Amino acid sequence: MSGAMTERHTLGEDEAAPLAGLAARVRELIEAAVLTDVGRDEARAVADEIAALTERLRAVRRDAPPFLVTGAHRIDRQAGNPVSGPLNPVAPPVDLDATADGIVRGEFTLNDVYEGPPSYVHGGVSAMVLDQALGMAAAQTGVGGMTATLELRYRRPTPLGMPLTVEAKASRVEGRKIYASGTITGPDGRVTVEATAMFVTPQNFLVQER
Ligand SMILES: CCCCCCCC(=O)SCCNC(=O)CCNC(=O)[C@H](O)C(C)(C)COP(=O)(O)OP(=O)(O)OC[C@H]1O[C@@H](n2cnc3c(N)ncnc32)[C@H](O)[C@@H]1OP(=O)(O)O
Repeated sequence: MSGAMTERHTLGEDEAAPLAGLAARVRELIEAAVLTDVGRDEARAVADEIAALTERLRAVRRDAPPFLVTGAHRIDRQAGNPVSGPLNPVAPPVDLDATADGIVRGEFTLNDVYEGPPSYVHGGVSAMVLDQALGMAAAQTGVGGMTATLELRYRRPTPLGMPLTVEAKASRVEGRKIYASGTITGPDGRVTVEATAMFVTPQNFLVQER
């Protein structure tokens, strides 16, 4: 189990690249597992091989997911983040960037692994993507916060297998409260999901910043 106070290793680009490659292969594996029709014996045989591979990876294990170096092109440092983390096979991943005026934007495509209603994106997955994008937009104001409220309006179904855009921006800061809003847009340019959120900066974040 990873704890907030666990010391995190920061990966250099050379260290991160092969691990991101590993996550990309596992992402393919997850989709293959969801869609496969190989039959019972082959499924059991592959499961045994995967169990052996899992043990190889567990042989040397960190206490918590590592961080990445941030910079002009990386605004998030959590390598294992479930939305944007390149090392997390569960993450699509959504590659989020921020403009100088604080707009956080990312393009992504969700495959069948993220299906909710048949052929459309699961609403919880859209919420997760928006929570992350709005949270990062909130952090662009200076100090970030924890999601206190997140309100979604699902305007129309979000398609699987097509390029989507997420965009978010902080609208105002009131003391420790940061308000942000954002959207997911489909390939036709129409908004599928709208979100507003309020993030609260915990007191201990402010202490750490000093
Ligand atoms: C760059 C990184 C991007 C990350 C994106 C992803 C973010 C996440 O998913 S975070 C995980 C989900 N969120 C959580 O787990 C949060 C759990 N909650 C908490 O930790 C705390 O309740 C927290 C930090 C939100 C507020 O705690 P605390 O600092 O003690 O707040 P507190 O002092 O009681 O309240 C401060 C103000 O916020 C208000 N407030 C606090 N929580 C809420 C809430 N849930 N709803 C509405 N208002 C709230 C209070 O009413 C108070 O307002 P006022 O100053 O006007 O009286």
